[in-house]
Amino acid sequence: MSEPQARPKAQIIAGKVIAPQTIDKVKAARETLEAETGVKPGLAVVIVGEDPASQVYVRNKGLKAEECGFHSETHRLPEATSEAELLALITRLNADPKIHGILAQLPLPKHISEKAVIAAIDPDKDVDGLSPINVGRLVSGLADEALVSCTPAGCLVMAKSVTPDLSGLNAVVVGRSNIVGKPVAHLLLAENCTVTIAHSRTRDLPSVCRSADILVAAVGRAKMIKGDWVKPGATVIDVGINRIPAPEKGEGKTRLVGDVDFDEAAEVAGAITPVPGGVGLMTIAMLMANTVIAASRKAGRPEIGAGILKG
Ligand SMILES: NC(=O)C1=CN([C@@H]2O[C@H](COP(=O)(O)OP(=O)(O)OC[C@H]3O[C@@H](n4cnc5c(N)ncnc54)[C@H](OP(=O)(O)O)[C@@H]3O)[C@@H](O)[C@H]2O)C=CC1
Ligand SMILES: Nc1nc(=O)c2c([nH]1)NC[C@@H]1CN(c3ccc(C(=O)N[C@@H](CCC(=O)O)C(=O)O)cc3)C=[N+]21
Ligand SMILES: [Mg+2]
Repeated sequence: MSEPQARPKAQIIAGKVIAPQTIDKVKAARETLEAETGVKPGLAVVIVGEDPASQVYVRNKGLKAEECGFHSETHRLPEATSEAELLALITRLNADPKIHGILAQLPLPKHISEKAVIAAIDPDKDVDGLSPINVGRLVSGLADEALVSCTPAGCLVMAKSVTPDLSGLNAVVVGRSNIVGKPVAHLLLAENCTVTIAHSRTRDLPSVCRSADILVAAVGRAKMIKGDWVKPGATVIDVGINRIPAPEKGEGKTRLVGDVDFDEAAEVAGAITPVPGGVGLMTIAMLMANTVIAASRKAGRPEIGAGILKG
């Protein structure tokens, strides 16, 4: 017999369990929308270049869209694509009535301005929630019109699965990117958390993290957040996706880890998301949700999509 595994104290917030619940609601909303309006949600994912991680994510998004019964298009463009060519594709997709959601996979090649591409996407098709209009809607509380960035929205679903009422809790977000850190901080603020945004210039990050009832890590540094940075009983949401060498799996092999030292943090936290199997799975589910939401609004039946995010 093998040694009994020490079981972590924290509850594991499993993307494998929560994401399918969202996907089931997406499928039901898609059926209602199609039955009542004849509209089939359509998602277009655009990828430029050959980055292998991006290729995997984009393939997964396309497969999930098909599983949800959407019209799904993946536009794979060569690395040498010019900004003007990419903008022309976005303009076509903006005008295409089959398409309700457009996602330009980031990062884009250096010679293309991400800001220009994101700003070119019709805000009502911007299922990534990154366009200036959607960021403005998020910040000013226009939830009924906004499309909210998928990873942050997924983080909130995961945190609320443990603590449905986040009101008054101290939330610390480590990272201030436009795609994760800033929008997740705004979502937490909208839930009445007291929010701190930490970043590379933050002094004494461990003690800032220790003040958090809800700790969101979106840094991009493998296992940076240690067990003794975590307040006992806190909810830890680990957004990081970092590939590190895994010689134990064989020469040249790698594995995924988060920004949190999971083994340490799981001894202290009340609840924690794993990597893989955590926020990443929720991100894809929220992308599908945003696509039905966008299609429902376009069809004049916003309540069909809105139901996905309510209980
Ligand atoms: N699971 C999912 O669905 C997704 C996962 N990710 C993953 O999440 C992670 C973050 O992504 P993203 O937000 O795009 O990353 P960015 O690189 O855009 O931002 C990283 C942030 O972390 C901060 N930071 C860097 N080093 C430190 C440090 N030593 N101490 C404190 N803060 C630091 C930076 O601060 P400063 O601003 O001062 O430079 C910056 O604000 C990555 O691992 C990425 O792969 C991203 C998107 C989706
Ligand atoms: N415009 C844009 N929107 C994004 O939302 C976006 C992006 N660009 N660029 C890259 C990041 C990263 N991202 C992930 C999505 C899913 C997983 C995911 O499914 N992860 C699984 C499996 C990971 C694996 O095995 O490789 C897991 O964590 O279990 C991870 C990361 C979305 N991003
Ligand atoms: Mg980035």
